[in-house]
Amino acid sequence: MREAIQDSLTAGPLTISYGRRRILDGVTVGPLPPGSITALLGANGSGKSTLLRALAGLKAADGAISLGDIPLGALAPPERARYCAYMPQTLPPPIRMQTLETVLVAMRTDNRSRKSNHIAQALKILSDLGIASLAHHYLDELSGGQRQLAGLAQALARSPRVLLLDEPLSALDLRHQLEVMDLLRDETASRGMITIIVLHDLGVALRRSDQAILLAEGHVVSAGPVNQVVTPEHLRRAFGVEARIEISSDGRPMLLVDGVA
Ligand SMILES: Nc1ncnc2c1ncn2[C@@H]1O[C@H](COP(=O)(O)OP(=O)(O)OP(=O)(O)O)[C@@H](O)[C@H]1O
Repeated sequence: MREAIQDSLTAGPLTISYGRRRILDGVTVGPLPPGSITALLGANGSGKSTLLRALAGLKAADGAISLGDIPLGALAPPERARYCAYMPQTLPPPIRMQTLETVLVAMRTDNRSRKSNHIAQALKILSDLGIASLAHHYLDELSGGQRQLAGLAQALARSPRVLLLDEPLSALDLRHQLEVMDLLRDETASRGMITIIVLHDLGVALRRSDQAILLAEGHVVSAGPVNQVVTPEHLRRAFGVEARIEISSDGRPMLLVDGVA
């Protein structure tokens, strides 16, 4: 446990602006321990993507960002990319490159094993995501959801310690959403990753993440274990909706939204 805390991700207080406009003000993150999934929640424009990009080193932030005793915020982008993999909200561009090739390119950043091992590992990731049959298809021939899965494969292929995903389920059908969340749970636990996912589906967040950070207007409304963050009072403040948490017949929490507050 001591090791887990030492290797945790912590950030803040962070202040992040676009030009003169302050987007996030005094936001703190963590400590988020290895092996945990954190849902980053909030209404449109609340600052989720901005915070995720800052953690990835793609947006300047005032304030410290550390992984254990590694000062991530002070690392140059190529070095930081060894620790953090980031998948943006936009789908991977439909380039004329085979899916397997794009995963191999993603792997090369820090993988020292032999090329045949690379290929086996890349195929395993594609297979885990249910898209092994697309290995030799070109990205510009894939559907939107298939491209999103390919993007996820590229992020996992980097073997990051911190996995930052911006709405990774947005183009996926119901079954793929569940499969991807289950896979992320397994991979996060087995690799000891720190996974942060921007999610709009609060029900998925409630059932599949360990912790949550709820943002509103550039501030943290609540952060901690997901069942203490996703509460009627917090949802009223952050989203302006009336909601209830009920326990479903399988004994797990279920979110019901009754309407606008
Ligand atoms: N490149 C930019 N330049 C200026 N302002 C920006 C830029 N990107 C985002 N913003 C502003 O920052 C605020 C937060 O945006 P952000 O994309 O972080 O929100 P979000 O919570 O991810 O929203 P959504 O759920 O709609 O994706 C918004 O008011 C947005 O207009």
